Amino acid sequence: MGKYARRRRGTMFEFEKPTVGDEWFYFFKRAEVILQNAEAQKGKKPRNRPSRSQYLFGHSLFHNDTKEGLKTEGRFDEKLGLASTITYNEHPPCTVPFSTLEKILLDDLRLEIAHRGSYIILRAIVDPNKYVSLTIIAEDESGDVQLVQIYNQDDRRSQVSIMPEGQVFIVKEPYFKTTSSGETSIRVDHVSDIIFLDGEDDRIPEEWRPKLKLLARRSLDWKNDGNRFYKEERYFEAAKCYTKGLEIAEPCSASAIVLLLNRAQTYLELGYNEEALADADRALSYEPVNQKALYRSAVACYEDGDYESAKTRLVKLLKEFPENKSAKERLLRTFQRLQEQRRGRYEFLKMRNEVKAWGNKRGKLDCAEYVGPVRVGDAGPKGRGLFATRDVKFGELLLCSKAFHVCHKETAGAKLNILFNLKARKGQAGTHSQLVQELIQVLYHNPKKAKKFYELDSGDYKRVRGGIVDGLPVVDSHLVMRIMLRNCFDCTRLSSIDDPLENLFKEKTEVEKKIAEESPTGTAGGSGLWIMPSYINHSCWQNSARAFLGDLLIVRAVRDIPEGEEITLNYLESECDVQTRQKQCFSGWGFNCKCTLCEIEAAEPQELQDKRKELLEKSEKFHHYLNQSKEKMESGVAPMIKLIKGMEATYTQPEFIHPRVPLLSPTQVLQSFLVSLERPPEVYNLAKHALNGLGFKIAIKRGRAVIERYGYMYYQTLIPFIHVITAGAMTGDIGTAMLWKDIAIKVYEAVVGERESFFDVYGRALLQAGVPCD
Ligand SMILES: C[S@@+](CC[C@H](N)C(=O)[O-])C[C@H]1O[C@@H](n2cnc3c(N)ncnc32)[C@H](O)[C@@H]1O
Repeated sequence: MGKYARRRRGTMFEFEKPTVGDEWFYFFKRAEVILQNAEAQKGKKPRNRPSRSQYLFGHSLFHNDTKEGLKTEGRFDEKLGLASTITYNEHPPCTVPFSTLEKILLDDLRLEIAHRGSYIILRAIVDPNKYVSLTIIAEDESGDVQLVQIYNQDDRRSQVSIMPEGQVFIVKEPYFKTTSSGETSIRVDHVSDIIFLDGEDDRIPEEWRPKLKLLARRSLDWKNDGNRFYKEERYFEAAKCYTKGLEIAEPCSASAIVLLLNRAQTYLELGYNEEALADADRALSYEPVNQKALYRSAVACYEDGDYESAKTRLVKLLKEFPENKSAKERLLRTFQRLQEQRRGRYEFLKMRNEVKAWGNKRGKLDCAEYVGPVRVGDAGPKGRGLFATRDVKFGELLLCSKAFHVCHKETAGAKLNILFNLKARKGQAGTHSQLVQELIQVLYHNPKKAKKFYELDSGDYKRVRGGIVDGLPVVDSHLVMRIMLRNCFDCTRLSSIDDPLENLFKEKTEVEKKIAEESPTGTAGGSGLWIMPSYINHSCWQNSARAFLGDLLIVRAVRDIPEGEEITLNYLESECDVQTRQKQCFSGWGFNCKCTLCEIEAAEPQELQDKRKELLEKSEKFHHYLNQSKEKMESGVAPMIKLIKGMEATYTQPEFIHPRVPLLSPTQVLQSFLVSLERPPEVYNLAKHALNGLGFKIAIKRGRAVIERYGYMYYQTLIPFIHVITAGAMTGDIGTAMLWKDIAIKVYEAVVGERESFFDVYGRALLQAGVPCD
């Protein structure tokens, strides 16, 4: 695979130079050439449009045998394995009502433009194919046919239920384009640009209307159908039936109330909490003390994190219906959530076990969000940032944020994909395109919640005025993508796995092997979006650390932070040199980092930086060689020490001004060799030395180990602490080991987010070394 820059806050890669056999490079290159050539066709009619039978033949080939692996955007490619989504030109959604648009036909379409002021009405002539987009062949009223690619629909729905053969639909301001495989298509990116018409809609052309009139249906029939779908867990269909019933039910009638209540429950199942609340509240406006309506409205508030409103509604409900068990139980949970929200106290171990029990299912922790001593404020040229509202101590909880939305790669059905922006020539490997697709649905169905999302940074993207048009929220998919790219976090379900030392030597799973082979970065990660943490700006020498626990993102201080100081996180791989970091900051987020570490390193003489880099590369190669046998390891210790000393000599400033971050990896390698060779005194000294090198000053005072000066702290910093403890115990100095254990737990809590799992994670290693674990 070619040379790709990788970052910590996103499995991002850049499209640079290829190496031999770099299939992805040539795949993107081909698409780039096609799309660049297509731009020359802008405003023109396509030269050859395939005939109806050619379209149908192509569609059926793809339909019947996906393994043929057509190389087109969003389709499965057998050779490359992971599917790809390619973005090229960004066209904003339609923001005007349907009534102001004029009808056009397929023959009126011109390439590479969105047809502003127009709409097209089409009918599907096949069932859809689905990879990244839902793909169909559709005809217009004159009988012309065209490929249509529909993106960002709710993936929980079956494709055929969205667009069965015969479905009539309108595309507002259709965007007609050349695909990256050279065909032409109407590409519908924005969910608000498509209107699905049902049989009775008078916008359906006369000749497409059903010949037989359906028997008149009563609202009761729709309710019964809805209930049947609900039982079968076909919630989309159920909601549609209840909606139909409501259209004909007498307002305020008993049947309207039942339909509203049933639809509210269905929306709760789908996670459309705002719509559920609206329905339950409408039922309450008809019948103010309806038990089910009160309960469902409380659940909708609870699920949306509005625990105060949930409490008010549940209290009201219990006043009227004191025996309602579910309401009592929900009220107790609501009190717990309110405590979490106010105090930031969580049962972390229980939550961690819950996450482990999710297996490969999707999960969501039942807990509240905590915003600690921080506020969003003006960070000058960085835009907005997060600031401490009071003095904060090392390890203190700053945020415990619930995901706005997250796609874990551990979940069955997670879509690991390559999301590639050909204009920017960079991409992400992981669940990012799934995240965008699901975010779009969340925003579409929860417009109030969406406000917080839209306040996030979207770089230089030109936003259009959205709002509600034709009764539905306008969702600009490109804006969602931009916000996602700027603000998302690469994530796992747990920041620390049990027994990491044991797991270190575990074979890769089949999926991991496949990803390593098929992704341009060799990895593909989960990704998610958290609102408050998105306001934290970058610093290569951060003062906070973030950790993941299920759908929570926990941020703690990794040193004492005075009131008013900006909270920072490191978006990058910590060990990179200043040039690499600068390049990654700029290409990923469009800024030049001016943190103290960058300033110090940028001012260093180039020959010192080059020397350090050269020695570092040497030590990496040497490591692989030494790993081959115990003998090689033994003979390699002295040269490895020499290499590390050589790197140390390239630093001119004291450690607390210029921490030796890149030295931590080779030092840890050396430590692990010394552990294997059973030379604990050297491990002990080396680990302490590594901590000094990161700028830490640790003293034993009045029988306690105290951090007198905080050094550079991130997840890897934990390892030397563990080595000091285990090596100390192995040399018989249990007392010192115990003192360091206390401090290691604090460090663990700061970087992993909680302390409760420390013994699950390091217990075995500590016990083996003879450290008592209580
Ligand atoms: C995740 S957002 C952080 C919040 C953002 N500052 C805001 O106003 O919403 C990332 C964006 O913040 C800005 N940013 C973050 N760290 C920065 C830094 N160290 N220097 C300059 N800009 C920074 C960049 O514009 C970057 O694309």
